[in-house]
Amino acid sequence: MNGKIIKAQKELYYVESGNKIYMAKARGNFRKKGIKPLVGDDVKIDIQDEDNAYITEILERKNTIKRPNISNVDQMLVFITINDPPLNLYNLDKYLSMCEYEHIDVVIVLSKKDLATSEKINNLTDIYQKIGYTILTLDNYNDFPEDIIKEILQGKTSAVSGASGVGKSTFLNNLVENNLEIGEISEKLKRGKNTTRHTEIFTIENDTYIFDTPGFDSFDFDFLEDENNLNYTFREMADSNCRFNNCNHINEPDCEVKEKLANGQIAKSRYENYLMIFNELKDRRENKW
Ligand SMILES: Nc1nc2c(ncn2[C@@H]2O[C@H](COP(=O)(O)OP(=O)(O)OP(=O)(O)O)[C@@H](O)[C@H]2O)c(=O)[nH]1
Ligand SMILES: [Zn+2]
Repeated sequence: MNGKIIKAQKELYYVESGNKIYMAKARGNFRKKGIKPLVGDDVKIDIQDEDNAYITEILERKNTIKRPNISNVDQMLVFITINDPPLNLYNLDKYLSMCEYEHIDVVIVLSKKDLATSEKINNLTDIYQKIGYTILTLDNYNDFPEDIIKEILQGKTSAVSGASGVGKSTFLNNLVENNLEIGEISEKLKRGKNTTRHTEIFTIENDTYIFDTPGFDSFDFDFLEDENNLNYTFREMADSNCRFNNCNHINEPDCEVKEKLANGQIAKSRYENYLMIFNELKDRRENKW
């Protein structure tokens, strides 16, 4: 039988399979290779009885994230606010770059819209929609667009990320406790909830999952080692017609990115953050820290 690990407690894994949950231990030969099952893993299990099973195989992972250590994230909901906490576009652009690199779809969630002027919201929305990102604007208390959220989550495994205080937990509570009808399975898990923090996935409906633990609040950029690959992770620069096809868009002649920057087609903030990350990566590579 195939299943998905939806919760881990030490060496015990909760595996959802065919609308049931099994408590499973690892027994496959992946253990000899030092591979540990992760929440999010799709696995093969050997069912022992109504409640118990063994994990015999971990199916190939689409990706893994380190903090928290989870796998198979299709989509990241990247939370930001304009005020409280103040917007940090550098962090946002870094997240976005990382998600491009890991092939994780992104939805930018602009939360606490009640605390921002519509002018600021529109300016921001403009920059990111223009380069193809979906931005969802919400107020967790007074404007929680359930149907749109459900549509965004449909059929995918999502995770949330963003700085402390941007409203991630409130959002997840809204989803899991009040609004969306959640499956029986999540209900069953909730009853067993204790105070220790462990990563869990909630089943919203068939094939629709969301991790309850925020991903990488403060990650470093150890996944991208060569600054010369950064240009591929900024959407508006990725397919440029520069004179050199490995153009980094910094000092090269006949650079389309710099032309677009000059005539306002590429946002100044995006380009500046690109440069900052580029220099950081270069520094790191040259000084090997
Ligand atoms: N005005 C307003 N306040 C909100 C909104 N969403 C959350 N808050 C408040 O903002 C504070 C932080 O919200 P959390 O949901 O705990 O934020 P978080 O991102 O989970 O923070 P960490 O757990 O530190 O990562 C709380 O006091 C919430 O009540 C919103 O849409 N509008
Ligand atoms: Zn260029």
